[in-house]
Amino acid sequence: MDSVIIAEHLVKHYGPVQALKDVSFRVRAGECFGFLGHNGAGKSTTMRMIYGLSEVEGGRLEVFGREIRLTPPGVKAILGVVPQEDSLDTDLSVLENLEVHGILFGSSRSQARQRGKELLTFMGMAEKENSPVESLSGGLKRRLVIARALLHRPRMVILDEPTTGLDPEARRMVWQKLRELKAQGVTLLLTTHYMEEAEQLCDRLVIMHRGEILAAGTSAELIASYVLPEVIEVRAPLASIPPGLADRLSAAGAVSLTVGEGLLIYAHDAKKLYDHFHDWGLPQHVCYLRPASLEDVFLKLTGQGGES
Ligand SMILES: Nc1ncnc2c1ncn2[C@@H]1O[C@H](COP(=O)(O)OP(=O)(O)OP(=O)(O)O)[C@@H](O)[C@H]1O
Repeated sequence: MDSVIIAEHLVKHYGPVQALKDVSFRVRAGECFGFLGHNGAGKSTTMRMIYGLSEVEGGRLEVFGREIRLTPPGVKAILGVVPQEDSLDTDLSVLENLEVHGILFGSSRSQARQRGKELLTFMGMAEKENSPVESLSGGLKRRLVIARALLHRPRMVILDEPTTGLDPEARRMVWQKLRELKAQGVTLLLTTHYMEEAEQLCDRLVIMHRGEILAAGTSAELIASYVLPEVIEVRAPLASIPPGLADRLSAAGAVSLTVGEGLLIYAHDAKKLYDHFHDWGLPQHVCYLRPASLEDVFLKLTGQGGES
């Protein structure tokens, strides 16, 4: 399959801070490709390089067949960008925001108005066209910014944390629209620190941490490669866990991680281990056997839980 982005050994410093250390990945046409990582992982820096706000300091970056150091205008025209900050014009109405942006991209006022109306309908907010931007909820503002990024019919849309700060319902609405866009053949590139968002939307993803890519693949591939299929979650204060448990777990070849108010236990035969818990003094009602998730992979690789 065609790669629309080829990144090889990207490096970036901000003064003494190394924001990217040898970052390589490829994005295929028509897929949703995700960058999952905590704050400061280097996700936005990578996005900004792709859309031309940050110069490629070291390595090689090819976007739609053009090798670039600073994204040229020809490439920018086929990218739609949804930045982290909404940057909407609060003096204008919803439709006027789209009109002004469309005109900046070279459309006439009537073309921009018509395309703006089409996109408001697509985003499920046609009835808001005359509303002042300030009156919109966070979720509607996000949908307007996505509509704005689509005005010039880009082949790829880059979304930097598209649902951060939205409530679960607004987040699901944005996800639905992103799925519809992908179904239309638009390539999506997104950054997120929400595990569920990455699992729900991304065909393939990379886990970034402190400027490095720690793992890449589909969610299922990452789970199969990095963690065992089943996990035991113990939801109980550490003080209430029987003192001999750690030794018993390690004798059984299990690995346990302390997470908040509890433990995560990874073992080859988790079910068998779980059946022993009662005899070992751990009440079964605080123990849950569940399939491994992307969160477990993230935790194992970064040593820190993400948000779900
Ligand atoms: N303009 C800048 N000047 C100085 N340091 C920067 C700048 N932009 C990013 N950094 C640093 O580079 C590193 C990577 O930041 P980046 O914003 O790419 O991470 P991120 O994964 O997108 O995080 P976030 O989720 O907070 O946006 C961080 O240590 C950050 O503090």
